[in-house]
Amino acid sequence: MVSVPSNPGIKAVPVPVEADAGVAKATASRAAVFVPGGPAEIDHLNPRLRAMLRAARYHGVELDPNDFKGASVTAADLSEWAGNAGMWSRAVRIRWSHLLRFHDAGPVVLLLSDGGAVILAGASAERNVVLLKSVDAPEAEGPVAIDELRLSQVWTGEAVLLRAARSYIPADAPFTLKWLAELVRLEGRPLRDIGIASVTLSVLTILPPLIVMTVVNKVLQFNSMSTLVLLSAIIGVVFAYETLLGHARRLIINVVGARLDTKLQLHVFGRLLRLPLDYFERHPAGETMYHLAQIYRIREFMTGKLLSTLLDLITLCVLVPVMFYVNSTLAWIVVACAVVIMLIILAFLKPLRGRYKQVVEAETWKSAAIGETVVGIKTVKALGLEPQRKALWDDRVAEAGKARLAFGRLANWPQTLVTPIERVMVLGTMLIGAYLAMNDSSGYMVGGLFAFMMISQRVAQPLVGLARLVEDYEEVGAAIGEVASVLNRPSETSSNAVGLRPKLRGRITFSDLSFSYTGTKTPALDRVSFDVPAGTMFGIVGRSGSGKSTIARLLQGINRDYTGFLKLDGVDLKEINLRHLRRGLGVVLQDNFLFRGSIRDNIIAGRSGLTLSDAMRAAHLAGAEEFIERMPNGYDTYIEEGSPNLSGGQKQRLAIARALIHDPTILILDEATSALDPESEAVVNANLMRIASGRTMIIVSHRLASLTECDQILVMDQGKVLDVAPHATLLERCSVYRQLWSQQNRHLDGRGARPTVVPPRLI
Ligand SMILES: Nc1ncnc2c1ncn2[C@@H]1O[C@H](COP(=O)(O)OP(=O)(O)OP(=O)(O)O)[C@@H](O)[C@H]1O
Repeated sequence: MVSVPSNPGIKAVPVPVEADAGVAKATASRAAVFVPGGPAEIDHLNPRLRAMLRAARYHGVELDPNDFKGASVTAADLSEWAGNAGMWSRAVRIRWSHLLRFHDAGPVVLLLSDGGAVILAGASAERNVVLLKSVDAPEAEGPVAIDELRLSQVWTGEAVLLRAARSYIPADAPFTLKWLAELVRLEGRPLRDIGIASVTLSVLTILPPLIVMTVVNKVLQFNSMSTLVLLSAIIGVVFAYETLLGHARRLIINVVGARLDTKLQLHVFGRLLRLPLDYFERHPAGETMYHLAQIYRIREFMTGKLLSTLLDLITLCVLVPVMFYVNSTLAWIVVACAVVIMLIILAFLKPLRGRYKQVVEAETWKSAAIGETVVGIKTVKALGLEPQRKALWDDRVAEAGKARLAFGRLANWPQTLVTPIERVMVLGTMLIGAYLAMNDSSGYMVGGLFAFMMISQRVAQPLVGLARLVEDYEEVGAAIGEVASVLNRPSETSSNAVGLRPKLRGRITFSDLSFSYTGTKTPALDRVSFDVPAGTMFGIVGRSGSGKSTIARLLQGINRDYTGFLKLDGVDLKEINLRHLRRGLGVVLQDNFLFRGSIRDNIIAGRSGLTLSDAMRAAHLAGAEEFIERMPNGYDTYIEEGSPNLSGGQKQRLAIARALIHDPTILILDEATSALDPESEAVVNANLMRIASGRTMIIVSHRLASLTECDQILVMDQGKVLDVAPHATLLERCSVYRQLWSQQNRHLDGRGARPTVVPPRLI
């Protein structure tokens, strides 16, 4: 499509950051660059970023301005940005004469000396003009022809070339054998080298048998010393060459194997992360991990068996005709044996496939059992459930053992039947050859027999390997199926790649929203409507199962298949880019997972551009700094997975700091303080007003005391809205709320809580 990169004379040049001081000034603050954009917001972006966005869009790639990492907006930074999004891109410094060659090359971004940019949409060498489009021009507007003199007054000479990468593998394409074949095809050049080496090696392998044939037939029969010396020299050279070529071939196979492996692993993990939360809630971690671990079978097959058998096929193509040339009778015997082996293997394929399916099923259950036990080990220990878990494990191991045994028994049969035929292939042809030689009057048959023996050994292995490939493919087919059962589910990506990126201010509107979880009949939310003004504190209460957490889930875009409307600042949430949405949110749950690493790393959580002082600010806001500073290594204190060295309250405060560090517009606390001891809860509650300043807070809690400061409190019951009002009003007019309040504050008799005669209901 685009011939830009092959344009001769264009040299990629490193563009120093300092070289772009003017641009740096124009975009002195990164904040100015980082205005996330819906159509309106995009207009506020730096013009160079805007030019890149338009050029990338031409190639079908949507760049995310938030992913731009450059300190200033240089050509190198822009190129890196596009490169990170999977595009091919180069920062180049080019001359006018080269610009004229971009007549049909797709858009090129030219950097202007005032810090702006313009898009080169084409060129006309005859008229000596380039066709430029302003980044602000509407899509429909045509480009403007500019000559060299006018361009030189504004252009820095730098350009960013970009196109969709040739080796780009669609991230959302189904994980199938075809997809894998495409992955292998992208390694075209090393594969071609391996092919050439293999053909050469195969040709070389013909020489030793032919030389042996000559030695026996000519040298031994006629005592020709000079022929022997010549043949020895040829053999010496051939061996040396063969050794070197073999070394190179193995090296290239290794490199291709490692590259394929890396690509597979990166792709699989990327897809796993894009799966919706729903998937993880419905499938045990052990099952997912077992399925994904099967990727090693696919990798081994692709870089081992498949590759080497294909290469052997090349050898076969060269050696089989030679074998027929040396002795056609014996050659037919070898081919017939290979066909019988293939037939035996094919006959067993179907029953083996069935047994293998049972193995996979049993192994999946086994994995799920161990995964569940490890994840729930605290509960197992606390309730003394070890014997039960062990019994379950015993069952699963026995099932898997039984399935494997049945599979092994059946797989033993083709093996047993094939082995004697393999022997016939080598030894049988030798015996028949010897018989033929004895009856051969010319005397040339002896040398031919030696040669045939050498060749047939090289042919037998690949022939059997080829037959076995069908069998191996069955296993790999099953492995692909297992990996695909995880990866080929609808991912969140489609909503990630597209969508609006409005600047979030924090107004939330639910209107007539109903939602049911898959497989359930009663709606979790039933025609829910409420409005949360930006920058306010909004509490949600209700009995267990009334739909409080579902509201929080919908806000995070975890489930999007609801009816009615959920709007953020007037924009339908379904229209908003998912990654952008989640960047604007901070979420703290009742039980938060802290990763292995230092406290600082946990608070920053790998977000780029954040430093220790940001972590300290967030920790201060979350009321975590006092205990962090008391720790022996402060912010460098190491936390193990699951954070056993922290108390529940400390963990929770760290989780709040982690949610606060990127200064989210909306902070959701979903029962975040419910499991805390009163002292920790008091610390967090005391900070709540500070935390809330400048953002919308959604606090889901069953402890009403922590919601009294809220501007509005939503009372939910069986998925329906009962009431929305401030605490005092609800006490007056909402009986359910009053009940909950008095139930929780019975002990404060005389301090605002009136004991009630209505029996308390659990929340
Ligand atoms: N992942 C899910 N799959 C199916 N049903 C679910 C799922 N999560 C929640 N539900 C159901 O949806 C309804 C609302 O659940 P939700 O978790 O929103 O209630 P809640 O008010 O937050 O309860 P709690 O206070 O106990 O956390 C419940 O009936 C629950 O059984």
